[in-house]
Amino acid sequence: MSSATEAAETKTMYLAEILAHHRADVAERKANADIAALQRDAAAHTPRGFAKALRAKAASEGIGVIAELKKASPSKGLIRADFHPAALAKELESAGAAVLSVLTDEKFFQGSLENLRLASAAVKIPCLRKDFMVDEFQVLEARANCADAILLIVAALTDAELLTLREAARRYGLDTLCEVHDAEELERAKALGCECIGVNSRDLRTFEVSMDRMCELGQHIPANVVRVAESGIRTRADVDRLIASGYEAFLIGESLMRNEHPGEGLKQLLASSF
Ligand SMILES: O=C(O)c1ccccc1NCC(=O)[C@H](O)[C@H](O)COP(=O)(O)O
Repeated sequence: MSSATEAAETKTMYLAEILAHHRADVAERKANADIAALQRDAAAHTPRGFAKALRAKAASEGIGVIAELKKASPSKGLIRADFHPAALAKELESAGAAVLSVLTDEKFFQGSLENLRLASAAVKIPCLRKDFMVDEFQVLEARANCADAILLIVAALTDAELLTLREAARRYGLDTLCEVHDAEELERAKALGCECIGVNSRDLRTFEVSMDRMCELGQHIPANVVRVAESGIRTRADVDRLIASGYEAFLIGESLMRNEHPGEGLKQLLASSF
């Protein structure tokens, strides 16, 4: 076997490895959880309409940015050492983010539910719990830690699991961002009735990023959902190309987090190139 093939196969194992970890981790947290306390915390947070805020910003300003608080990733390792969730959240809100995405995966992204709570409490704009959702229990956790929306990754879930999680999100008053990577996954997402559909240019099985693929798929997302382009977006030229392909919202993590002043980076992206 060539070393290139070996490298590809190693990366292909990542999504399966991440999911196996989450299934075991969630089962353990759930077995030890104080459900009544989580339900009390969940009741104390009033969800802030993630899709509505994103759509409104896109309608009024042409683009809606989901600014992601991302300390590290499996593909890039440590991205930002100087990572203070509340300060970053405030800076990105002031710079014009429509909503925030906060990674809560601890093992692979160095995120946490505490980061979500801190970021959400610091801002008025809605926050997405960005994680590998595999169990309804995580939806309760999300709301209890002040999330306004959750991510559902089609590649990670069966149709029955997707439906169960989407129903749980509705019960808890949370919006859903349904993430796809190819035409078949997009058809499955359309059937689900989520408020937002995101095309991830990053193949979670191989980590390859393809802007061309994202542009092609964008034209097939119905306009009655918020159309989100995800991953690998760095410049205003990237954003303009994606707008021409039908997108109105943009999930941006690494390029903002690598900027010493993420708010300045976001302002530059939001400034029209015309
Ligand atoms: O970012 C990764 O390496 C990664 C690996 C495996 C699964 C998911 C991964 N990323 C999650 C995301 O979807 C991105 O954080 C998000 O779209 C922002 O992307 P970017 O602007 O490229 O940081």
